[in-house]
Amino acid sequence: MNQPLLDVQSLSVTYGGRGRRSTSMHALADVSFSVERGKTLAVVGESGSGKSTAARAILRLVEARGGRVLLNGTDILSLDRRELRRRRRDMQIVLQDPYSSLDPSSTVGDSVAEPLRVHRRDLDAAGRRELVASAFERVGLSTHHLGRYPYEFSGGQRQRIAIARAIVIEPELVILDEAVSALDVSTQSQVLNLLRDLQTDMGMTYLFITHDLSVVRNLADDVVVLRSGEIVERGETATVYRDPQHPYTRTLLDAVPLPDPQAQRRRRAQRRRAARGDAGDGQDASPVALSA
Ligand SMILES: Nc1ncnc2c1ncn2[C@@H]1O[C@H](COP(=O)(O)OP(=O)(O)OP(=O)(O)O)[C@@H](O)[C@H]1O
Repeated sequence: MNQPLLDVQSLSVTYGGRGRRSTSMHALADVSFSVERGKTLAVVGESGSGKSTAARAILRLVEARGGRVLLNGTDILSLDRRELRRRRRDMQIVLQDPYSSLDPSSTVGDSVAEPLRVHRRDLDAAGRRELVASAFERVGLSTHHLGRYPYEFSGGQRQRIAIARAIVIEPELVILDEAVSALDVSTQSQVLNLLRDLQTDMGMTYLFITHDLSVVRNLADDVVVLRSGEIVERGETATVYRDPQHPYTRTLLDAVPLPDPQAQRRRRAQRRRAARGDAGDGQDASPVALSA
């Protein structure tokens, strides 16, 4: 088997607990998962389940209490500051709110050029301009807009700009932390299509963090389900959708609204039959349509 690009082993993170009176909180407990190059792993769970903590620990934005984070075989958690700065280039993150990554007082062209200024010191201004323009085109935006400011764009366009900023240095791994959660359904599907195209064209590897199982159905190869900092279920996306094993996963799936109430009823009946181990008449063996 190929070595995974990202291999997270027994990752644990505890918040607090330093002072004599403060209590500690285990945000992640012994969490392990891996992603192969060019694939997408979805990490799903409700708010507070530890998804963002996992992302922050992988990027070393919070300190892990234990575990290993192997990127291409190198343990990110054991790197010294200098090595870490160098390896940060290989891991980029796109957040739910692009305002957090786009400086409102900088033009979007300057914001997208920022990672190049930090990590590609070999480039001159013309070289940077060329790569920024190409990243802009890749995400479907006109290069005429490079001199504009974030407030001049819609939410979907801002998210495209944040994606351009993440991919401009061609990282090995892109972490998408609720990256489409703030968008309306049709913009969401456009951005998901864009992510899929970028993966096909550039061989991108994604760690896709979301509370909403419906958005990863057609994008993720595999899913891990986090609850209170622990993995309760994992598997190929289609299998988890068709036949979730853990009651928590079933609850998450049932929370995904279906446009058609009849389909919603059929889905509940299907889950009840699956829970009883009843294969039914075979008509329900196919995955239910969870996304619009
Ligand atoms: N800096 C922090 N200090 C203390 N506790 C924290 C901190 N950050 C997160 N937590 C706690 O850790 C747990 C996991 O939080 P985390 O943000 O990772 O969850 P999440 O699944 O990403 O949820 P959300 O989508 O709402 O951000 C929660 O109980 C949260 O309150």
